[in-house]
Amino acid sequence: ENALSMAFNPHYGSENILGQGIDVRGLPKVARESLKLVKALGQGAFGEVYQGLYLHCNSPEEMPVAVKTLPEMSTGQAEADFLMEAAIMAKFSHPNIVHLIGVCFDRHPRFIVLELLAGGDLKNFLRESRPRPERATALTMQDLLQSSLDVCRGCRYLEGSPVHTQVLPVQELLQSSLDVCRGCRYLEARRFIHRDIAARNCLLTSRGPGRAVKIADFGMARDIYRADYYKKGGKAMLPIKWMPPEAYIDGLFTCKTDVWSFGVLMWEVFSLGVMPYTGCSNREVMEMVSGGGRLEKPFGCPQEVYRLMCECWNPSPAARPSFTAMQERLQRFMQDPEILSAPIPVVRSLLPPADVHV
Ligand SMILES: C[C@@H](Oc1cc(-c2cccc(S(C)(=O)=O)c2)cnc1N)c1cc(F)ccc1N1NC=CN1
Repeated sequence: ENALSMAFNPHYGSENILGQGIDVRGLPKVARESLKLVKALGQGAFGEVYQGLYLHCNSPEEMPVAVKTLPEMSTGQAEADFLMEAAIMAKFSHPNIVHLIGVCFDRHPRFIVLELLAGGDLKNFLRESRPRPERATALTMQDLLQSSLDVCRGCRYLEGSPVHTQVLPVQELLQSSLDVCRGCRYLEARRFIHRDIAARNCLLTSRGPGRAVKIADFGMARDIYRADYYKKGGKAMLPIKWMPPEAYIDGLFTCKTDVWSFGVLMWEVFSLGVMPYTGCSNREVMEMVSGGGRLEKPFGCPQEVYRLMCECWNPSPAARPSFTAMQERLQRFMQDPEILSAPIPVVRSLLPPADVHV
């Protein structure tokens, strides 16, 4: 990123400064007339999300895409949020992070065009893949480990990617090479914190065996940058069940915040999409977790896998494993016959959600 193009933004909190004055000109453009909206996929944070087709100028066939729309009557704030989310996604390039194809901001309604991940979101996939009495689950322990590994790889990339630089005002940087060296001292590459790693924010390329999982929603990181999640109603809007105590008590967010959330995502995966702390309110979860309470081992989850989740929930952030370390352990689990052969149990209380028509 051309550091000079990013003005320092003396924004509250330091982890997610992307530098104000995000240069929209830098975002890839999609010609509106080459987009066709096919069907609604559901309600996003702003407006409807559609499945669509994008006829790219230099390719014969149409590309399936997901299109996030911003309603015409949106406030300037919503517009800025929408833009910021696109700017965040545009910075990343990784097989386990959703790809931003481009934006249509020439007029209303505004569009963000993303690659279409035809398997839908991870939470629904897990719930709909639960074993039925007449059909053992199509999922194997390897599938659950692979899904966890995919998200872990995406998180490791985010953890390692410097997404913001603090820059000195231009005149200082241009003053002299010496000053530039001094300025460089301020070019501090920090790490990107997602803040909302959860199965609902991950999508699958397909439902079949070759599926891959990608992190596909950056709404929380965007809100923190815009600092409007406070305005949006504090704790009520926060994913408390995925957050460590130091985050919801002290507002302390580091990469180890995402490690805690990743542990909860693994719990979601190995419990096949159960809501964590079922039946508990956010307030009860905060009290229980701060007091040392933790999610129990999902039925049928191998002990070693549960141990890894628990390490993510260490009360001391520094003691939690890094995504690099977790990737290596998950890869080893995938080579362990003992773990791979563990069956995915049919848990009667876990039968597919009633709304899934057989
Ligand atoms: C913005 C939206 O992005 C997408 C949704 C689906 C997608 C979502 C659901 C179902 C299908 S499908 C199986 O009908 O193709 C595809 C596929 N690809 C996307 N890039 C999204 C990203 C997430 F990280 C989580 C949920 C959603 N949404 N938004 C509205 C519904 N889900």
